Amino acid sequence: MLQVNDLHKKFKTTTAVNGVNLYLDQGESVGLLGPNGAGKSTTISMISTLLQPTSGDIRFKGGDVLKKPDVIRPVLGVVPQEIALYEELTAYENMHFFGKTYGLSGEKLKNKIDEVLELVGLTDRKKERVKNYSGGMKRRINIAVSLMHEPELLIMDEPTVGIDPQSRSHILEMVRELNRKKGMSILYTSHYMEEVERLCDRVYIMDHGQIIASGTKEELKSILSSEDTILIEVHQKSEQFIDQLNEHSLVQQIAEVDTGYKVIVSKGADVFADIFEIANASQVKVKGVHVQTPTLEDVFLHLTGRKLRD
Ligand SMILES: Nc1ncnc2c1ncn2[C@@H]1O[C@H](COP(=O)(O)OP(=O)(O)OP(=O)(O)O)[C@@H](O)[C@H]1O
Repeated sequence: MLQVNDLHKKFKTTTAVNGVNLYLDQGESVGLLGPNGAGKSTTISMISTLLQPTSGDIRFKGGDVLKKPDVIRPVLGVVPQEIALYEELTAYENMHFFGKTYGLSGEKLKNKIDEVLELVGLTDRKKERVKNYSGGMKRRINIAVSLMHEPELLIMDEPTVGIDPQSRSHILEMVRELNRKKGMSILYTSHYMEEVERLCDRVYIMDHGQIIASGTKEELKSILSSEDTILIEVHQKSEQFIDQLNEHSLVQQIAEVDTGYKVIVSKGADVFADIFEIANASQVKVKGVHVQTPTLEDVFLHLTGRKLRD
């Protein structure tokens, strides 16, 4: 359905996208995962025909998107990171306005508004002005607007950033339903690995303008098949503890997490006794040590030595 080949975008001194290749088949839900500044928004702006690439090729169903943007525009829905709504209008009025710009009118427009409002769970709040909505509700209406013309491909740019957990969960559920029940193809960018794990069949991991890994979640996690991830929970953190752990020959990566540290070690490495010994020496009280199933976050840590949200 979508094929992106060797895509580049240079802004004066910054190379935001540096040779991206990716594809998306009909009906797939694909994640584009990477930290802030990785180049995700720039990539999807080019796919959405909002930004001209420096070089590269984008095909949609075989058609040349860069030469003929209309091969993708009518069937594309884009949910931008920034809310793009009229604050003074009600949700219903916003949807009416955007529906009209998509060429809908009369009964068809009314029915579509009702259907989409139901989908985003805001039917009973449709008469309120958007300026009185919570951040999460605004985002839901922002998504609703992008669904008015029944797009075949929906591109979402970090749709859950900065919203309350309930709205977030609602949005994730909705995206899943659009994909699984309605067969909509979805390209979902996020720096929350747990969202991508939950929603996407396949994942591209992006960093510094490049795709550094791609595959199904299982394939990506198998990158770590020769490693274990250990969570060390501590009462208080200590630089000395990290420094000494870092020097341990079997420790490959360390990242700080809320409750302590995440450490990647060679598979089956017997480091437990050493962890407690180093903790003792650095006067760190250990609450617990757990071996964990690897997550996509761990894959990212392994590949880059950094956490996704650094
Ligand atoms: N219009 C622009 N002019 C100059 N530099 C830009 C422009 N847009 C993006 N960049 C730079 O390109 C790089 C990639 O940015 P981009 O927004 O694509 O990343 P991202 O992965 O989407 O991150 P975020 O989650 O923060 O949006 C960054 O270094 C950014 O500062």
